[in-house]
Amino acid sequence: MPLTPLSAARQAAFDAIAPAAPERVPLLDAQGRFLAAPVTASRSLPGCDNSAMDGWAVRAEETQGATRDRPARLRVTGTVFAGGLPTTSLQPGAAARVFTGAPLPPGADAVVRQEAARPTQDGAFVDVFITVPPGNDVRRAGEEVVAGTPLFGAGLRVSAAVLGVLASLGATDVWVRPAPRVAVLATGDELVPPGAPALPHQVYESNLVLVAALAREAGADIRQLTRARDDEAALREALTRLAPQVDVLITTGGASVGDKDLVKRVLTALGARFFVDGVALKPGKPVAVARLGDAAVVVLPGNPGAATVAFDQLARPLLLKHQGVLETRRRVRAHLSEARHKQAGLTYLITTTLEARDGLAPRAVLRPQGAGQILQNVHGEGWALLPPGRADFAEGDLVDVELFDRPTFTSVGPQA
Ligand SMILES: Nc1nc2c(c(=O)[nH]1)N[C@H]1C(S)=C(S)[C@@H](COP(=O)(O)OP(=O)(O)OC[C@H]3O[C@@H](n4cnc5c(N)ncnc54)[C@H](O)[C@@H]3O)O[C@H]1N2
Ligand code: MOO
Repeated sequence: MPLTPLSAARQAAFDAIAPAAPERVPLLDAQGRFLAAPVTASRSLPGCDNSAMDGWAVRAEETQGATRDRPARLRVTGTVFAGGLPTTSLQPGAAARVFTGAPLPPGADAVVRQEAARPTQDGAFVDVFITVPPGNDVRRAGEEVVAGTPLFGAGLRVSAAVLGVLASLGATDVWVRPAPRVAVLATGDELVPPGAPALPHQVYESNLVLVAALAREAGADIRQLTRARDDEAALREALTRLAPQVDVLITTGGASVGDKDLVKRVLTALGARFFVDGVALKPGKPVAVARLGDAAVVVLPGNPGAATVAFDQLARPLLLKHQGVLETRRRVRAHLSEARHKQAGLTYLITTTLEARDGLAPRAVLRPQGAGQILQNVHGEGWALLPPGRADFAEGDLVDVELFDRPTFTSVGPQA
């Protein structure tokens, strides 16, 4: 099968799964998930004019000219606490004791903080020491949100900030898409489980943790982490057992052309339908996307660096599609920190950090990178994209850098 160009492979992976049906869940269970329906403000915030300070509700004009030496003396006619209701409106010449969050009595249009006033000893009057303008220390009804305003679109990732707003509107639950159920299967005879002793020629199995963590960053609910030997019967058993339990099954290793690279062969024998098999991408070339029964299957190469890139470019969009969103990463143009030679037919993704420069495009500082290496990703800020159709890049050449942080998500599929 010829290698699929990266953009076509991404589209094919995206098409290999449909958004899951929305579900309504309690607010805290929605954290990190994606809204499956738009949210409109069901009430105004604040719901009524209220005091921003502990102090005195007044008519602003009656404080005109007030100073510490020449205070404005007002008659005290009531107290309002947060959550209480004023029993009377404020008459001319009067002030009401108010606390932070208390509704303003009708007739009052400003608040004087208690530090700027002093009640008389009998409490019948209060002396105001400052001149305040109308609206002083008042939070206006609807100043943050007016009831009926569209607030959030479908596809927004539910953060702590989003949850706070939903709770402040009185919501207890919200429409989101379920987290995809994911199993990860690491294959390879040479792998030693972490915790056991390993000789220098042996390799600790690290892809289960790596891929499970990457999948969780993409919203997955990890159900199974399993290892299997490079053996047809063992692979057949693991694949047929895991696939029916999950929405997405991710394998690592055994994806290439070696004598023991059996994963694709076994999947084919089990009747899997392939959407992608081999991508013009480095690292990550052997990656494949298939369906086995109702599960999407992503076959990642065993090299951890290659698995990271292949996951990022194909498994991540697929997991996000299940959650009803398409991710768009920000891109910047940057000057390469060093020359690179590459295979002309492939897209190279190189972990990079960015150095800002006054008045110039930033410098993309390329990290040393091999398909088996992953240390470079710890501080990586994005991928320098070296596009196909070209083999040589010089120091200083301008390339696109796909940034990891602050992506945007747009809703795909029917909403709740
Ligand atoms: N003749 C060719 N050889 C290879 C080709 C090719 O086109 N022709 N492709 C190469 C590419 S590209 C990659 S990437 C690797 C990936 O191959 P596999 O997916 O079959 O991976 P393995 O052979 O099983 O392992 C590769 C490497 O990664 C280590 N590994 C595997 N699993 C884990 C794990 N769970 N934790 C940590 N490390 C793991 C493994 O020990 C090997 O060192 O194939 C090239 N070969
Ligand atoms: O392209 Mo492989 O995935 O790098 O070594």
